[in-house]
Amino acid sequence: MSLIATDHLAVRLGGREVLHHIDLSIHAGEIVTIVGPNGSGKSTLLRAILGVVAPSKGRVTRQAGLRIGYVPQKLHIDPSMPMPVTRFLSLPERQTKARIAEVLARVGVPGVAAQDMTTLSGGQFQRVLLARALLSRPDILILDEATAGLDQPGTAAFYRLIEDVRRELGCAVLSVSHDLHVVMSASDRVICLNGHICCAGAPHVVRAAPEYRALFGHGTGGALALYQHDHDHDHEDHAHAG
Ligand SMILES: Nc1ncnc2c1ncn2[C@@H]1O[C@H](COP(=O)(O)OP(=O)(O)OP(=O)(O)O)[C@@H](O)[C@H]1O
Repeated sequence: MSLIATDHLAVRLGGREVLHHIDLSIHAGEIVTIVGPNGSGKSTLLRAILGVVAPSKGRVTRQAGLRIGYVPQKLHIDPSMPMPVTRFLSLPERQTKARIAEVLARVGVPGVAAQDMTTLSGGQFQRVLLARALLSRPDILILDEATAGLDQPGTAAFYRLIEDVRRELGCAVLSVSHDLHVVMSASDRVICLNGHICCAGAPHVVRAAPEYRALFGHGTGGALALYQHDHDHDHEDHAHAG
């Protein structure tokens, strides 16, 4: 039984069909990552799965009582309004101090409870968003480019944390990522999207698929080469690969 499934899902936005024929299912405990070029419909697919946009065709099925923890790419906090981390984590549902302390410690930022949201670093901010998503003890974590804006070590550390959390909670993880290197090492399954599902499967299968290569293998400054050797240095090229 899958946690979430889409059946012939299509979505129209602004008079255009931005997603069509999407059949996918996410099972308990697996890490699935959606990759695709800019404008390929990744965020729209997550929003359809979350129920924020309605399908124009097909449907999305969620397991009854499914608890979803959502980590957005960005969240605008009005800088003129005081918003301590503790209060942020108590919205919309009030949380005890102990529970807040526990979850902040879990995501590696135990000292920020009293700090204002607007004073957090990019990495701390994303960890607080993750903490909020974890408060509901989710069956599935859904992350939309949650590491955008983080540097390479920050991104790697964030995904290590996601893997630890997955192991502890046993939750599934569905994410959109532009960091192909991380995707390839950390996912059980990769879905390559371009309005429709071009190819999907285990990372090494997708990596070798002609559809994936057509999207990422040429003219992307050698993004593919990133996976074909071990390296301990950063590549600037991967930033253009999504
Ligand atoms: N509210 C909207 N109205 C009209 N068109 C939209 C709307 N939201 C998104 N689109 C269009 O739908 C397509 C898919 O957008 P989406 O944001 O899902 O892509 P994406 O793969 O997440 O892109 P990126 O990698 O740049 O974040 C794009 O062509 C976008 O312009």
